[in-house]
Amino acid sequence: MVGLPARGKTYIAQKVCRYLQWLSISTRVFNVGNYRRKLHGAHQMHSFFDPNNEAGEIARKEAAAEALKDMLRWFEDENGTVAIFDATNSTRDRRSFLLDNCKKHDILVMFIESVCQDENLILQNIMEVKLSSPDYKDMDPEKAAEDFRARISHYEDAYETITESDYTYIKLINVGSQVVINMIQGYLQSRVVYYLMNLHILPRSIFFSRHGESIFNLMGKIGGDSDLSPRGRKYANELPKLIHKHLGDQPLTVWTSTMRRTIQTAEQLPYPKLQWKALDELDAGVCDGMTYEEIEKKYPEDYANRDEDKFNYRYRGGESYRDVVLRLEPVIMELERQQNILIIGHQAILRCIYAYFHNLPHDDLPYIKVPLHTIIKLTPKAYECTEFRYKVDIDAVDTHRPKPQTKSAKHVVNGKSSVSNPLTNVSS
Ligand SMILES: O=P(O)(O)OC[C@H]1O[C@@](CO)(OP(=O)(O)O)[C@@H](O)[C@@H]1O
Repeated sequence: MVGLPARGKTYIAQKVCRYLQWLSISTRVFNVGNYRRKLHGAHQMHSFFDPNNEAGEIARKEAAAEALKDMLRWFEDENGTVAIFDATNSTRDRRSFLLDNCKKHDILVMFIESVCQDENLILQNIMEVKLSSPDYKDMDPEKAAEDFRARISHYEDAYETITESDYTYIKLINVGSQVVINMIQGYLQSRVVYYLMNLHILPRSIFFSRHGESIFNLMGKIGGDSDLSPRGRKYANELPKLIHKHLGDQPLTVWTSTMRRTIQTAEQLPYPKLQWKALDELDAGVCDGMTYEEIEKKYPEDYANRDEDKFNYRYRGGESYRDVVLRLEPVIMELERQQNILIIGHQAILRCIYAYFHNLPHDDLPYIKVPLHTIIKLTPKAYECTEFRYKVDIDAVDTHRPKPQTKSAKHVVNGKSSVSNPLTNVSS
């Protein structure tokens, strides 16, 4: 990362990290600020960042060197693929130090610079993020803001925007309203560039709903392309009122799959609609149209394998959750570009998209609770997503199958053995 303080570098770093991890690319952020706090204490006032303060300069370089050492170790020992070095790296000197060290270890470097001239945005960032940082814990907010501005101005004194013509870089100016790219090479770098070009920070919400209960849901059958059950149709009729209640008169676009049950659920909604083939339910291959009991009887080995590693298990002639994540990548990219969206989807599909927004691990992803007849509203914030769930008072079957009990998941609470469910806290 490159840029003055309060330009959203950490926000960008974490978004890119989440996106790549979701795509199964091992990625980690190395935040030099954390190393500085660990080595030199949390409460450094602005004079520490003055380029004329020699001791401060040495201490900051030390923190960067320590973070770099850890980063190189991570590449080496843990087989890391993408490290995001989150610091200001705002001088040519610091950038060439990084580049030289990475080159020695055959690591390709892409600089991501965030330039922001919008004073209001910078101020908003200072108020929302910086004042709650450990640097300013227990400090009067006005004094803290003043100190932070002084810190920025020290950096401004030494700041050199990236112009090194032989470096690979992307420069995002005013949150992507202008983008400059230089020497981008290869698939991964272009994916990241494309992703960064699609980011925006306008307020918006993403609504998820599964289709109304289907005839197959009622029969306990998976897959297929059945119609809604009478209760499912009732849910579809209620949906316009409910969405309006939680969205008001704001614009909205509705995305469905190409399957009958999601299209029927969206029918009454008075918004523009788009059908995505990529949103079709996980393909259960030879098991399509069967109940879980039938699968267990006919394909006991497959059934056990799926329980063993549900994220990676691929149905014969069908898909795995891992496959689904990959086919949903364009949906995520488009979601990043859009404002209010309602996705009427399927159990497996919504789990994958939900996991992206909440940064949930792949092992937990296939067990996320996305019940029928429930609207989930996600509102992305700087470093998290807030979530509300609205359960609609129309009965439906429960299609969630809990994670099979394993020895390691068992623990003892108050002397009684219980099973930990890592997902109960995401289904409040
Ligand atoms: O991965 P699991 O937990 O089996 O959940 C996915 C299943 O959910 C179902 C319902 O059981 O989704 P849907 O309601 O959209 O039809 C199946 O079609 C699909 O195979």
